[in-house]
Amino acid sequence: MGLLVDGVWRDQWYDTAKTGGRFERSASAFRNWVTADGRPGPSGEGGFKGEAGRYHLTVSLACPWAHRTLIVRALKGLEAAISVSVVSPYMREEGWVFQPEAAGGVPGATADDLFGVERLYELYQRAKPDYSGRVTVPVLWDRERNTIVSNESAEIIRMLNDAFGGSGPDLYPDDLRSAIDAVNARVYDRVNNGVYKAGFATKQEAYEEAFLALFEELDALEERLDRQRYLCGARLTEADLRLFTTLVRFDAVYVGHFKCNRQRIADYPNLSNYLRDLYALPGIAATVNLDHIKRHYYGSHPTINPTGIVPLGPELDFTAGNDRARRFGA
Ligand SMILES: N[C@@H](CCC(=O)N[C@@H](CS)C(=O)NCC(=O)O)C(=O)O
Repeated sequence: MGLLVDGVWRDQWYDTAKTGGRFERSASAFRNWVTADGRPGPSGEGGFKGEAGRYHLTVSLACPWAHRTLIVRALKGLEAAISVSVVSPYMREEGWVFQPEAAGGVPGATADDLFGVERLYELYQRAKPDYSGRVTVPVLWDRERNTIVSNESAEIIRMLNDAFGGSGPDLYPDDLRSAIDAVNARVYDRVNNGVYKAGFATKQEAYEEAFLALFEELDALEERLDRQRYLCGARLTEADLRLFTTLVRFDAVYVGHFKCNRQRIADYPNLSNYLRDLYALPGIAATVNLDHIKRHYYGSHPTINPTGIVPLGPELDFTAGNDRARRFGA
């Protein structure tokens, strides 16, 4: 784990000393937008038109942020339009690296399809030789301009929803935008990032603060999902997919590795049924790789799990059926 400083890789763990033991996620650096006609989006520059075959996603199957982009790509039927490379689940001294199965890597990991580089930071160096900052997944790359369009998953999923003429549901419809934004803000801070704040805390107080907010929010979500099928009503939206990627990892890694152990998702009737409902959406199950997920967390954070031992359990069956359509209608 590390970062680039003026284009040079430095192996360095998160520094929580300056923030009272609290983990603070840095803002993503590449913020251009692919749009249907190539006009600029809400930030960055224009010139990135949505075209099949032009863009490439680099993801980790372990990463909940990258996972969002794979899900939206699948739901919008964009598999043929946007290619994908998958990094090794282990993120260690060199950060994310490419190690396909044929080269001794974990099944499901691929080579870099763009240039055959071995480390993700090499893509960042190609995009910006003097880049300083974290080297994160997902990365949306433009083959035409040879650069990173965006490394912010919340924005990449909006691009995939809007700019490529994909099929499938509109995941950010006009009439639900304020409801979606409100849910996203709470879920991001207290759940998606909340588990990281609990897990990466280096002071008891910081951990407890994150833990309490996380379970307060999960309790509220449990109640909300007692009244409606999806977070913003009867329609599936991006808010659901953003929550899904944390829920699907929760019992396998966040309960143990990140000490989010007041209860499991399996102990919440509505959240667990909802999780299985989303898992059953066409194309979603294929984006979930618990092997990469467990290897990544347990095998990449030596300050939390110095032995790197990956637990064998728990047994999870996301295909066990759910009551959501029966209760709320299809
Ligand atoms: N805000 C970013 C966050 C992405 C992110 O932090 N990804 C993690 C993997 S789960 C990563 O690559 N971390 C490497 C690092 O922080 O050095 C997004 O949503 O795209």
